[in-house]
Amino acid sequence: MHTSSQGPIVTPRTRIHTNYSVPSRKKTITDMGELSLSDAYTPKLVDGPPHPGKGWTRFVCISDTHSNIYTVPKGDVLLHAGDLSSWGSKAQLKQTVDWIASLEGFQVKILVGGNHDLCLDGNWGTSYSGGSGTSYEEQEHEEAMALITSEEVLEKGVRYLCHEQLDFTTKEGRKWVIYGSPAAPVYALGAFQYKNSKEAEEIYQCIPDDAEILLTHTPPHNILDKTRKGKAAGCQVLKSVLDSGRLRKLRLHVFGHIHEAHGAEVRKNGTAEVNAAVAWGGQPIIVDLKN
Ligand SMILES: Nc1nc2c(ncn2[C@@H]2O[C@H](COP(=O)(O)O)[C@@H](O)[C@H]2O)c(=O)[nH]1
Ligand SMILES: [Mn+2]
Ligand SMILES: [Mn+2]
Repeated sequence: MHTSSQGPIVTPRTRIHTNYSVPSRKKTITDMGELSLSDAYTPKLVDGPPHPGKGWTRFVCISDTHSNIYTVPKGDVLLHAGDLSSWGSKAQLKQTVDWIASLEGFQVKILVGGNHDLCLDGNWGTSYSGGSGTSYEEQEHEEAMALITSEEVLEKGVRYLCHEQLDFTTKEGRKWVIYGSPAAPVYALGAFQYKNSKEAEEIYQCIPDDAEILLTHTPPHNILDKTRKGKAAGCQVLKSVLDSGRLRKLRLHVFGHIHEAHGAEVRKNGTAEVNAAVAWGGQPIIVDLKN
């Protein structure tokens, strides 16, 4: 396994930058109107370490932005592993979607939800309120779906995945197969959570055998999933799927959720595992994959 606390992780087909000299300041844009930094600061796109050039695709990975906006490095593909909003209202989601849509230069920007993104989970109102979701929640869900899949947002390259596959082709003609899921093991109340292994198996068996990139909200068990108290909070079923050898083409797995476990490592089989949570000070993680 290759890990790094300082410089890039380098293997023949993968280069990962977790620490690089770019400011990673955020601007809080919650609907409370609070600004954690000066109003004059405008989050922007910045140059990261040099792009490896032709024949490589640069993925910029973020997660757990929770209705804040961040400075991010330029790249070919943006991946966001969920917890888009602070607490799941459509207004909070819109702030994040507008920000992601505004980021120029990415050929595609792929998002999944997370346990905070209540308005994206059509079952949330019914799952946790005795089987009778309120009409308010149903309306929020419909409006949130309309927002995140609108023509305007699609035109800006935003693609929202909810237990689904997307095949996309870069300008260089490299087709990548990605699968995205917002799910995570149950912990307190939240969206897209499963209660047991059976539910988890039903979810993760849908990952296609030929997936090259996997975007999940939860980490796999024992990989970049340690809480501050030292608990390995990642999903055991997801880890079993990764260990099974079924996903033999998998090059990159991006997740977040456990904010304190930000970082990256490359497994013996070559798969890059990336916890891209930026909520508690982690930088966006840059992953360059040879085509
Ligand atoms: N022991 C566990 N801690 C968890 C789990 N899921 C989340 N967390 C902790 O909460 C924060 C924030 O997560 P969020 O989803 O509310 O943004 C995370 O960094 C952990 O410290 C869990 O399953 N077990
Ligand atoms: Mn989070
Ligand atoms: Mn989460």
